[in-house]
Amino acid sequence: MLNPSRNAHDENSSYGKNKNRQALSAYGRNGAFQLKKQEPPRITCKLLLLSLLESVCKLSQKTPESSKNMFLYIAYSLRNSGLIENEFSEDYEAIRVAYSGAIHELLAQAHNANIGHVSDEHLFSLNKTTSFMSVLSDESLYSTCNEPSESPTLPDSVDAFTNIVNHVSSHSDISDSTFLKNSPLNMSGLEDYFSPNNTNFENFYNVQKSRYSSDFEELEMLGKGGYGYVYKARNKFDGVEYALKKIPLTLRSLSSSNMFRESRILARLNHPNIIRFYSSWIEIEPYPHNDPAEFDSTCTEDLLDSRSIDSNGGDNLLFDIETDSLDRDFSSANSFQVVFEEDSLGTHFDPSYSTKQSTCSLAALFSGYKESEQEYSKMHSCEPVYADKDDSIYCEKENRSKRLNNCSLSSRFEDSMTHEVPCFDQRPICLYIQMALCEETLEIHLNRRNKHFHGMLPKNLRNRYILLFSRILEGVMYLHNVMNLVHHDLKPRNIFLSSSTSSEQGSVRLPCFSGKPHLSNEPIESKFFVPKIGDFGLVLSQSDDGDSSEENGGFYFAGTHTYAAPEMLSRHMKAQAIKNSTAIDVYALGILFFELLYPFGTRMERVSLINNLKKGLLPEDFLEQMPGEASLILSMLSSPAKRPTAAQILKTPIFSNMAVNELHLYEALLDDVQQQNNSLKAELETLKSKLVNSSS
Ligand SMILES: Nc1ncnc2c1ncn2[C@@H]1O[C@H](COP(=O)(O)OP(=O)(O)OP(=O)(O)O)[C@@H](O)[C@H]1O
Repeated sequence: MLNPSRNAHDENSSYGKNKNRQALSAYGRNGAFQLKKQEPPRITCKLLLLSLLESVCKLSQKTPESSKNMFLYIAYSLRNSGLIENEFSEDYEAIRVAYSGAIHELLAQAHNANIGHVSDEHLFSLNKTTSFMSVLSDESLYSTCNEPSESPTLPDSVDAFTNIVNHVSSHSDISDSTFLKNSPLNMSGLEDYFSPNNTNFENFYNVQKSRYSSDFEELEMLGKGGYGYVYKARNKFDGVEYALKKIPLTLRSLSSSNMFRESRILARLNHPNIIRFYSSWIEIEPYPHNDPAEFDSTCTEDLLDSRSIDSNGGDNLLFDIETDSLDRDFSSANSFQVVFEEDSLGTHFDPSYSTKQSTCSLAALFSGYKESEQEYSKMHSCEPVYADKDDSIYCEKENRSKRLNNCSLSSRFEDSMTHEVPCFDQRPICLYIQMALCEETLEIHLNRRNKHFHGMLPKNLRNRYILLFSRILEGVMYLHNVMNLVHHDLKPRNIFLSSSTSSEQGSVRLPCFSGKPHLSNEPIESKFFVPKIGDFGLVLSQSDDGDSSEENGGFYFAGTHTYAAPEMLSRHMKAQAIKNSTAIDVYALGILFFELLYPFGTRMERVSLINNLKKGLLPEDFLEQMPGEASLILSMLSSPAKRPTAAQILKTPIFSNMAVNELHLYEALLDDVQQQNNSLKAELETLKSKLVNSSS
C-alpha cells in the first residue's frame, strides 16, 4: 500500500517529510519496533486501518455480533494506545465501508496487475505501540517467515496476520466477549481475502452501492452553495421529487466533529416553518461527472483561483470549512474557504471557492504516490533515505531484502512501480442530505418582486409580507425556545418558499411575480406558500461557547456579512455574543423584515439603505407610513441585550393584531370560493351543452 500520510493536498511537503521521518524512524533495524512517542496518524490513515481491520473481523467471525465485538475490542485497544480516537464509532461507519470498498477495488486491481503479493509485506510493516501493537512485535507470530533473507509468501502473511488476530482474541480479558475468543480466526475468509486466485471479491465485501443512483433519478441541479451542490431528484420508489444536497467531504472535514451537524440537526427539527428533512447518508460519488468543476479534486484549485475572492466587498465571507468559521484575513487563510458573492442586482448569490484543501477524493489518500515513488527511487539508488542518529533507515540495494520490513515499499514492488499504478479511487466521498423540494427561495421571490415595486409597498401587500415574516418568526421561535439552537445564517436565500394549499399550517398567500416588468392595471396571480427556514450548516446550540471562533490565535466568524450582528464581527464583543446568542438571529431578522417591507431598486440602493439602517437611519417614507414596524426593526438592531426575543416580537401589536391574520384568512376563503365558483360554472356549461345536444 502506498503511503497515505504523504498527501500533498493537506500537508506541505516539508511537514510531510518530517512526519514520515518520524514514522520510519520508529522502526528498528531488525524488524522490531523502537517504542517511541509518535504523533497519532492522521484521520484518513486511521480510517483506512480501521476499515481494513473491520473487514478482517467481518471475514473471520461467523456472526455480525461477534465480528463487531472483535472489531470494538481491537479498536479500543488501538485507542488505548493513542493511535486512534473515535474513528471506530458508528459516525464513521459509512466512511469505513466506503474505504473498505476502495481497498477491495485496489486489491482487485493489484491482483489483475499481478502484483497482489505486495500487500503481504505491509502486514509486517504495522506500527508498534503498547497493547494491540505490542502483539505485532512478538517474534513467534512471524514463525512462518522468520528467515530474514526470504520474503514472506502470501500464505505466510495470512498465517502471521491470523496469529496476530488470534493472539488478540486469546488475550482478551473481557469476560462477556462474544467474539470467538477460544476459536481460532476463520482462516478461509482471510485466505480468500488475500488470495491472488480469488477474483470474486464481491463475495467478501459488503461494498457500499450507491444509494443515490439506485434510489434516485437526478433531474436537474438546483443550485450551488458554499458547501456543495443541490439537485432535484425523483425517488424511484415513492415517485416524489426531493432536493438532495451533496456535500463533498474534505479530508479535514472528515476529522471535524461538525461533519454531520446539518443533517443531525435537521433530523431533530419538526415545525411547519422549518424545511423538512428525510434522511442523510455518506457514499462515494457514484459516477463520473461531466461538470469538471464538480467534485474534481484535481481541478478545484484552478476553479478557485479563477474566481474573484472579493470582487464586490459586499456580503463576502471566508469560511474555514473545518471550523465552519469565516476567515477575516483573506491572505492568511490556510484552509478551505468559501466566498459568498452577491451579483450586481442581487439576483443570485454565487459562491466562489478558494481552497488549498481540495475535496476528499479517495485518490487523494493515495496521491502521495508520486512522492512515494520519488522516495522510493532514493531507496533504489542506494542512498540512505533518512539519516537519523537513533534509527536510521537505510535502503542500500544489497541489504534491501534483509530490511524488507523497514522499507515503506518493497523491492519487489519497485519493479512493478515502473508502470503507472492506478489511483486508489478517483471518486470523492459525499454527504447526501435529502430534503423537501421547495419552489423557490425568498431571495428569488424578492428579486422578482423588486422589479415590480420600489420603495413603499401597497397596503394589501405589506400585510402579506408581515404575515410571511410572522411565519418565519414562528420557525425561529421554535429553534430558539424549543430546540435551544441559533441558526446563525438567516437571510432571504436561506428561507425557502414551499407551495401549499390555503389550509396548510403556516401558509401565506403571496403574489407570483414574473421576471417581466409589471403593468399597473394587470392583476398578479397569487399562490399559497409556506416559508421554511433552511440551510442549517452554521447552526449552533445556545450553550456553545463559540470556541470555534478563536482558532490558532485568529478570530473567525461564520455567517453572511450583511446580516451579521456586530458582536459576531468583533472579538471584543464575543462575550456579548455568547451571552445573548439568540440575539444574533434577531439582528439578521431585523434586516430581513426591512427587506420584506421596502423593495430596493438597485443593488447599490440596497447596500446604502442597509448600511443606513445599521446606523439607525430609515427612509423618511417608511418612518412616516410604518412607524410601528420602523421602531421594531430599530430595536431588533440595537445592542444584543436590548434586542427583543422572537417570542416578544410575535407579541407586539404588529403581529398579534388579528386583522392581519383575518385578512389572510378571508383572502384564502375568497380564493377557495372563487375556485368552486369556476368549477361550478364549468359544470353548468357542460350540462347546458349536453342538454342542447339531447334536445336536437
Ligand atoms: N430544499 C430545497 N428546495 C429547492 N431548492 C433548494 C433547496 N435547498 C437548496 N436549494 C437550492 O440550492 C441552492 C444551494 O443551496 P445550499 O443550501 O447548498 O446553499 P446556499 O444556502 O445557497 O449557500 P450556503 O450554504 O453556502 O449558505 C439554493 O440557493 C437553492 O436555490
